[in-house]
Amino acid sequence: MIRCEHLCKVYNGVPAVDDLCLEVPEGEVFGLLGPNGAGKSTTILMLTGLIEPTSGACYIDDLEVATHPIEVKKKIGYMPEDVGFYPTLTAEENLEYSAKLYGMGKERKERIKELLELVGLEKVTKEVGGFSKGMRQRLGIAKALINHPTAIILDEPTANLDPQGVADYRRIIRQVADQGTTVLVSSHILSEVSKVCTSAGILAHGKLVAHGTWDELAHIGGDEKIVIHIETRTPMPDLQSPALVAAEFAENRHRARLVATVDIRDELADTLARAGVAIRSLEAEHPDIEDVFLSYYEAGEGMT
Ligand SMILES: Nc1ncnc2c1ncn2[C@@H]1O[C@H](COP(=O)(O)OP(=O)(O)OP(=O)(O)O)[C@@H](O)[C@H]1O
Repeated sequence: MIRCEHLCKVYNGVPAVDDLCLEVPEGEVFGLLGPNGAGKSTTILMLTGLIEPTSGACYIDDLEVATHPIEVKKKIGYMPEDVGFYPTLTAEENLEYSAKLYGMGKERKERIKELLELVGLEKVTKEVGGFSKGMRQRLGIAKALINHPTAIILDEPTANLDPQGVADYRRIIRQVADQGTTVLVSSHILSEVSKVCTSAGILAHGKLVAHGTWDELAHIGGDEKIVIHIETRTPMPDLQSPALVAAEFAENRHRARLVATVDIRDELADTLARAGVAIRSLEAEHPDIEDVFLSYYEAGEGMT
C-alpha cells in the first residue's frame, strides 16, 4: 500500500508538490499523470526516500518513508526514467549485482531466473551495452523487483519505447500486479497508462486535480465534455466561449478541434458568421478519455 498525507515539497518558495493526499491499495496499478513539471518525479523521489518532504508524509505499508528510510527501501522497487546498468555485464550479472546489494543469499539465483523469465530475457546472453531500449526497460523492471518488493514505483516507464516495447511492458506490469504487488506508474501520456492502470490521479502544478478509476475520472464533476470539429473555407479567428476548455487549430486554421463543457455549435456558427468565415462542416462527437484529461490539465493551469 502506498499513501501520501498532505505531502508538500517546496523549492525556493515554489511548491513542486502541494498538499498531495492519495492512497494506492495493495495489488492496484495506479497511474500518476500530469504534464511536464507537474510534480510527478518530486512525488516519486519522496515516496522512495531520496528526498524529504517539506511537510506532510508518505507511507509504504504504514511505514513512514522519511523516518524509516532503510526499512522502506527493502519494501519497494524503484525504476527511474533512466535506469543505470553495467554495460559490460549481462542481464543476469547485472541482477546478480543488485541482489547482492540487497544482501540476498543463494536464493538470489532462483529469483534472478524467475525475473528473467518474467521479462523475457532468459535466453539473452549478450552484454547490456548492446541492449535495445525495450530490453533495458524490461531489465529495469526485473531490477526493481529483485528484492520481492510489496510496491514498485516506475518513473515514465514507457518513455522512448516502440509499440512492441510498450506492449511487453504492459503485459509484465499486469503479471506483477496479479501477484499482489502495488504498482505506481508516472507518465505524461495518458494512453500509455490507461491500458495498464486500474486507477489514476492527475497532477497539475503539484496539486492532485482529480483521482479515481477511469470511469470515475471520466465523470468527476458531472460535466461531460463535448468535442466539436469545425472545417471552414477561410481561416478561422480565435474562438472564445466560457464553455470552451481546449482548442487546437490545423491546416492554416481551416480546421479546428474544440473541447467544450456544453454543445456550443450554434454560438460558434454565429461567431464565424460575424467574422465572415464560411463553414464547410461543424460536427460534435462524444469525447474520448484523452479529451477529458486534457480538460483536467487545462483546469490545473488555472490553479496557479
Ligand atoms: N531540485 C529542484 N530544485 C528546484 N526546483 C525543482 C527541483 N526539482 C524539481 N523542481 C521543480 O518542481 C516542479 C516539478 O518538477 P517535477 O520534476 O517533479 O515534475 P514532473 O511532473 O516529474 O515533470 P517531468 O515529466 O518533466 O519530469 C518543476 O517546476 C521543477 O522545475
